[in-house]
Amino acid sequence: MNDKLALPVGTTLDRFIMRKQEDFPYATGELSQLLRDIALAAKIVNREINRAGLLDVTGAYGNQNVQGEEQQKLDVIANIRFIRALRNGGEVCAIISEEEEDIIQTGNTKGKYIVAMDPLDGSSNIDVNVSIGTIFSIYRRASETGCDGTLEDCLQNGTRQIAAGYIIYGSSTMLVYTTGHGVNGFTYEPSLGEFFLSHPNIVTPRTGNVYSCNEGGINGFPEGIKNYISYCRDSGYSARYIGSLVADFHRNLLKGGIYIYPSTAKAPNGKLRLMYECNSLAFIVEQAGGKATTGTQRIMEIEPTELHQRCPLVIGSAEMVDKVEEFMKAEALIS
Ligand SMILES: O=P(O)(O)OC[C@H]1O[C@](O)(COP(=O)(O)O)[C@@H](O)[C@@H]1O
Ligand SMILES: [Mg+2]
Ligand SMILES: [Mg+2]
Repeated sequence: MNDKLALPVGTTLDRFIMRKQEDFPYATGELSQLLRDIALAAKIVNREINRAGLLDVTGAYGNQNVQGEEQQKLDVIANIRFIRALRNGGEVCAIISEEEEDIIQTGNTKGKYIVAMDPLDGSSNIDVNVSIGTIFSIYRRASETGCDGTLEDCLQNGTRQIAAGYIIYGSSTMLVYTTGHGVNGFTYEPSLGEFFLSHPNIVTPRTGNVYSCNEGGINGFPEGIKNYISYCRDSGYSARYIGSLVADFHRNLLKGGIYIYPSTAKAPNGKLRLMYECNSLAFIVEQAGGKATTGTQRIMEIEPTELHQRCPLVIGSAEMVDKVEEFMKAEALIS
């Protein structure tokens, strides 16, 4: 292994990013700066979340977002913090956010990057002190002429991500990201104000015995998914569902397992958003050796047509995702 990659635990995120930069001498450092901007916003949001019960930042904001979902105060705060950090950083020309209907123009027309983000994931868990997160994807600007915020610039499929990551605000706060060369995780040390490399080169187990799915909606699931869930039960697998995608995903990434949010009777295209939930985690899981599909199609190959498009998500250990696809194919043959 390249010596530079064998970094000791104790390496700060900044140092890690810098060393990676040294491996690409012709890179300009703009992506590195962008990752640092995200880490800065994460620290600020982490501080707000940690004091959530003490400050007036819990509860509903009194508004609905573009998805028709009730915004929580922390959804709004996280959205503002991340947008501000990305705008001030100067590397990003446009932002797609779950909390904003349209593309956000940062004013940095020369910025090379586009960020798609879910500023706060799992917001129904904020007020009950359960893990929540932030999810992001980074794309290179598509047009050569400078960003004018066109959909063409922003609607790129997941294979064109150049980096993706998430922050989990949990029993500790972690930032996990990939730039397409494996996955690394950093744990936040609040008294030092630094993220430290704690989970170098994350590889997800090939299989597992945990399935994460909101089974309350099972009557409206496709037959193939219903049959897979029966298979999980018959096999004695454990069911674990937090209701924060980031937290459910993170556990399965480290321990092995599968997360399923299929199409349902209520949500025929599934609930999760392609551009800033599914693609980001799909890139990470693939880089860690796992898989992400809709049950029939690789997530990262879906051509987006809308900023806030939804899709079914089956993600996790490769052998478990393969098994779901077998059940979906069997269903297709019958019907
Ligand atoms: O309550 P449900 O239908 O199981 O939905 C839970 C899912 O919805 C989400 O909360 C959607 O994310 P937001 O909180 O960002 O809207 C996921 O994090 C989670 O996995
Ligand atoms: Mg979300
Ligand atoms: Mg959200």
